[in-house]
Amino acid sequence: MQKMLSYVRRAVDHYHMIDEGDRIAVGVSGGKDSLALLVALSQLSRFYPHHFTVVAITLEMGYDEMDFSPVQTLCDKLGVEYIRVPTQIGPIVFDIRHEENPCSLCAKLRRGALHDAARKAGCSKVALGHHFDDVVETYMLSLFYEGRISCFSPVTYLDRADITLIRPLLYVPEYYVRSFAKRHELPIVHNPCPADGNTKRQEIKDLLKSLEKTMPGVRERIFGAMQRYPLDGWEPDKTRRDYK
Ligand SMILES: Nc1ncnc2c1ncn2[C@@H]1O[C@H](COP(=O)(O)OP(=O)(O)OP(=O)(O)O)[C@@H](O)[C@H]1O
Repeated sequence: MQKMLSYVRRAVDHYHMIDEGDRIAVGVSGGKDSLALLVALSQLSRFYPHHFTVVAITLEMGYDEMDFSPVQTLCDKLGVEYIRVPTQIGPIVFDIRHEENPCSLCAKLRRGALHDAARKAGCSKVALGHHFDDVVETYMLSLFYEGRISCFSPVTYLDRADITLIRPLLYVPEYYVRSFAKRHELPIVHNPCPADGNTKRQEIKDLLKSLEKTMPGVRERIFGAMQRYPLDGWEPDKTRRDYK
């Protein structure tokens, strides 16, 4: 737990993610990343100098087989309020709209619904479970497939929704999230989504894995370049003691 908290605390400090009195909605999909984020933020709230509250929000996607009751049990254990919002996003995307690009419509609908639910719950911030590997892969995806140097930011203020998105796991490598989820027996909810997943992302994942064999540390250097360049929103607060 200490290592996870130190990764998260560094990211939170470097990018000023949390202010005194914040009420933060953690978007919990039931996957390993957002469950790990939920546990880490709720633990951090016990000793972080700025007082903040965590609320967990799950958008139920309209699949009956997804059982979130073990997540409710986890929230009870953590002392975190848990809000489940029933939606029909899954059936809308696959059965009604027959989308050519279902993942992009699904992500858009989820974003809108999550921001609405957070506002309704009195939260002005939404925490998402993007980790270190998501960052590097997203950066490479836009470079290789769109010819752009870009990535989502650690902190994004959305003025139309009046919500600030934060990504406290951005220093946590995926292998560590996986082992954390296993060690803490996080109640991962199987997602029956029929989409094949993002094949381009998988290609980039495979490419980075093979580059890592001949160029150890390549992911860290790519991530470091985003901070040193810096990409819009990626310059960390270098006055923090633990900045390296
Ligand atoms: N159904 C949902 N309800 C609430 N939050 C969600 C939902 N789906 C996604 N999110 C939030 O958006 C983030 C990014 O979504 P994405 O689908 O890329 O997740 P992921 O990388 O598979 O992560 P996870 O392992 O948490 O599912 C998630 O980490 C989570 O914080």
